[in-house]
Amino acid sequence: MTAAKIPSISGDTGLTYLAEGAANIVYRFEIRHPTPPPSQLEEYGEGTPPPTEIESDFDEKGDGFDYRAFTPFQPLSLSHSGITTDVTLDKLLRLRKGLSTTLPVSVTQEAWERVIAPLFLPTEIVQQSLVRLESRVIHDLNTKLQHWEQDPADAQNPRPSIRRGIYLADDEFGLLFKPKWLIQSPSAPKNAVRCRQCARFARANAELARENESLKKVWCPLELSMNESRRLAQILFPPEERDEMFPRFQSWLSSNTLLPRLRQLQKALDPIGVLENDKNNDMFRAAMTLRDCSVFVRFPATVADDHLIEARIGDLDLKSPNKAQYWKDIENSLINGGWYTGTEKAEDRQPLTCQLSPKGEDAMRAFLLSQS
Ligand SMILES: O=P(O)(O)O[C@@H]1[C@@H](OP(=O)(O)O)[C@H](OP(=O)(O)O)[C@H](O)[C@H](OP(=O)(O)O)[C@H]1OP(=O)(O)O
Ligand SMILES: Nc1ncnc2c1ncn2[C@@H]1O[C@H](COP(=O)(O)OP(=O)(O)OP(=O)(O)O)[C@@H](O)[C@H]1O
Repeated sequence: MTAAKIPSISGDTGLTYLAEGAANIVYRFEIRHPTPPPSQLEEYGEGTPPPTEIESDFDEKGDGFDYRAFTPFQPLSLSHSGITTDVTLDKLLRLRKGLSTTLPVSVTQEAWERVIAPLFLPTEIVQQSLVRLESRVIHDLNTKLQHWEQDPADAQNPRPSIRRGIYLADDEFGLLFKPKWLIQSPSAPKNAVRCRQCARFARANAELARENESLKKVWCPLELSMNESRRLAQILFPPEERDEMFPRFQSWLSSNTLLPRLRQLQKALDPIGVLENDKNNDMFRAAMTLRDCSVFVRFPATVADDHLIEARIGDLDLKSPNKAQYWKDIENSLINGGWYTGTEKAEDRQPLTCQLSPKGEDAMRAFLLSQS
């Protein structure tokens, strides 16, 4: 997109913190009529830094504007509030954090358009484009974040969880989850009894157990390939919604084409694995992006309209090459710590609940764990 076509957001545009992940903070435009509350969030994931500073991607031409990716799934029914801006307000604003593992948005947007978007139909992914921000927008938002950190009681919104968000208008139900690694890591041991994500869960839970903290609820991404949604659904839906939403989610899962496409791409784009692959290979980094993307599912108000369910993939910024060492370190620790093979140290032992785990062995493990 040329600079002339990039819409701009002026300094007096009202922006409200909605949610954040490890690399980005998402804002919505302020509107007159209240929208549903933002994500009910439990805690940051281990890789998510606090909302300290947003990076300023100053335009080299020095025209006083920042260039920003401008996302979204259009999850909110926004009515126009007369804000001074020339962007459509049924969008969200996604700003990157100032981390060595994030790239300038002009770079990620170019990579998104060149590498990621051509892999999907336009209706399969959250559309995003650049906007220009007056430079004081970032300054003002960083000041607000600093105040929030200093005085959390001032916070209007709870802190984010990246697993589930209520982000739809009242009459619809929205779901957000990360499908993670839908097939086994190519560099996992051949005798693995856990997939990459289950190995990651097991390692994380062993650490939490050592610190006497509550464990993460686990589910296996390979279950999605088998159209088995129960464990994931239990995490995603609160108890009062389960009776209605389980069958609807299951039905969507059995018929959707998005996850099979994601799985196929994860496989095709990285047949080698993180230990050997070249960090400068765009396809490899696209595979890593697709192993950490989010899926948004928008359910209509009633089951009768479920043929209108909309599902899109978002968070598709091409990963930075600076993450390559992290990927190798994690993979080596999963291999060497016995997390893939279920041979972790006895004191760290975790249940074997992966689709790759031998049936029956989990019950034996549970028994042994209860005796230890
Ligand atoms: O390594 P993983 O699989 O744990 O994934 C990381 C995510 O952890 P998760 O297991 O989804 O909670 C992690 O998410 P959280 O910090 O846990 O919210 C990030 O998404 C991280 O990517 P980046 O640093 O933002 O580029 C993710 O890193 P990569 O996808 O680059 O590996
Ligand atoms: N299109 C959207 N509609 C609704 N909510 C959204 C949308 N995009 C992002 N969010 C919310 O903002 C949060 C952070 O966004 P995003 O996943 O893009 O950040 P990230 O830093 O790239 O994440 P990660 O931790 O996976 O790297 C999401 O978990 C979700 O709650």
